[in-house]
Amino acid sequence: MKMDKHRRWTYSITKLVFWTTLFAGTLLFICFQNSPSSSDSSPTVVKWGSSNPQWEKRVKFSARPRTRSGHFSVLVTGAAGFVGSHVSAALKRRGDGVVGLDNFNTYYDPSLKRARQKLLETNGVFVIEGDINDNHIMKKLFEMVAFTHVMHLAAQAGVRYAMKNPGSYIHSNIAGLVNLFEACKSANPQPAIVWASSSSVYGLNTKVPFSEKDRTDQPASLYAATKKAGEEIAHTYNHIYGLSITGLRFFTVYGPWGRPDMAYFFFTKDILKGKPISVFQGSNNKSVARDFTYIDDIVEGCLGALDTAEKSTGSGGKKKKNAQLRVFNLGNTSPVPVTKLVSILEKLLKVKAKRNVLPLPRNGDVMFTHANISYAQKEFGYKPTTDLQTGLQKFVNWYLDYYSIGEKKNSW
Ligand SMILES: O=C(O)[C@H]1O[C@H](OP(=O)(O)OP(=O)(O)OC[C@H]2O[C@@H](n3ccc(=O)[nH]c3=O)[C@H](O)[C@@H]2O)[C@H](O)[C@@H](O)[C@@H]1O
Repeated sequence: MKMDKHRRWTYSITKLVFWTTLFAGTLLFICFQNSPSSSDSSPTVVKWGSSNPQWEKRVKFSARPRTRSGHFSVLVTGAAGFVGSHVSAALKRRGDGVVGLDNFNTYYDPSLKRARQKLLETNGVFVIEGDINDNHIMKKLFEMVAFTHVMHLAAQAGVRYAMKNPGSYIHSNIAGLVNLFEACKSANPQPAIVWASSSSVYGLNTKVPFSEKDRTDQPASLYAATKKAGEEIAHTYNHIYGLSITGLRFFTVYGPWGRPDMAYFFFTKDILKGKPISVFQGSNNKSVARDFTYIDDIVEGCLGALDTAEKSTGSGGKKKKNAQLRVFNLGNTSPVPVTKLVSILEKLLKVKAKRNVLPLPRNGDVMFTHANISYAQKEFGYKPTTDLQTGLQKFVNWYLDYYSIGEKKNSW
């Protein structure tokens, strides 16, 4: 009898040990499977200092608006970029809280991005080095700050570069955009989003001036196709999750602190160096023209879009009612031939350009762009005021100052 009891007791203990070991083993296996691999824990996680209280303090301080009522708290992606840095500075000036995010990639000279970052930081805008594709940082930012708005300007820009590096367009303009929308959809409260689309979505459209109602299903470059895809993805996130989303179709933005990959910028550089420039031309000697738009006008448009953006309507991954979904042209309404752009630069730089006139290559460029801006005008009073001559004068002043004197300019 005693022996029997002992055997039963030993059996129960063995059973307990067996099941406990099995349970612990399974638990360990699951944990191991789900833990981030060394390649997942990207260097950006370390860079933005997730475990650093000083870093969190800086983010929260930068996000704080001057007053709680009437001011926004805005996350600006691509804040060290051309448009991003100008918009961030303008928001800060008027009292909004701004946190910048930028991956500082090497598509063009990152030292220019660092100079913009430095200038922003002296103006009270903290720009974090991080990628919109990094889930950790996106989640962390929305956990730390109840952003009212996101100004999404991080993207792979440039029309012609898409033939060299198509993957970077998919990575930033499609995957990155989706990641950003995912973070916004899960945020509580959900922010309203304003983001940069492009005039290039009009592609081969010939009806002028380009209106938001015109067809945009004939993109001429992969860049344009990713921006158009972005507009469709925006529709989906608005429809399912109630995100308030406004897309802005920028028309060839130029000005001080601009992008060195754009024609007006590298034409200036090459003309000053006495190097030849390629000026593209259509068939039958037809000039190629762009609706060049000055940066300050674009900034006004961005602020107008943010100010009229309605709140998102979702929470917990569900929408409560329909949310706002808009697309606006932000252009200058007066296209200028590229040949004229070169003549203006020659006059301002007091140097004759060595022009190589070449047929427009089949690399995604379109013959002309021309914005109809009546919708933006009606909704938020958008009215560009800077003509190309005046805007280029400001650009050239900045360029000579920034590159010749060797010291970085301390104002916008
Ligand atoms: O409007 C837009 O949405 C787009 O504007 C610009 O694209 P693009 O108009 O092609 O601007 P540039 O690359 O500066 O070219 C301006 C003009 O100069 C011409 N060009 C460019 C390069 C060159 O060597 N020669 C030349 O004649 C182009 O054909 C074009 O007509 C930006 O680069 C895009 O990121 C932006 O999305």
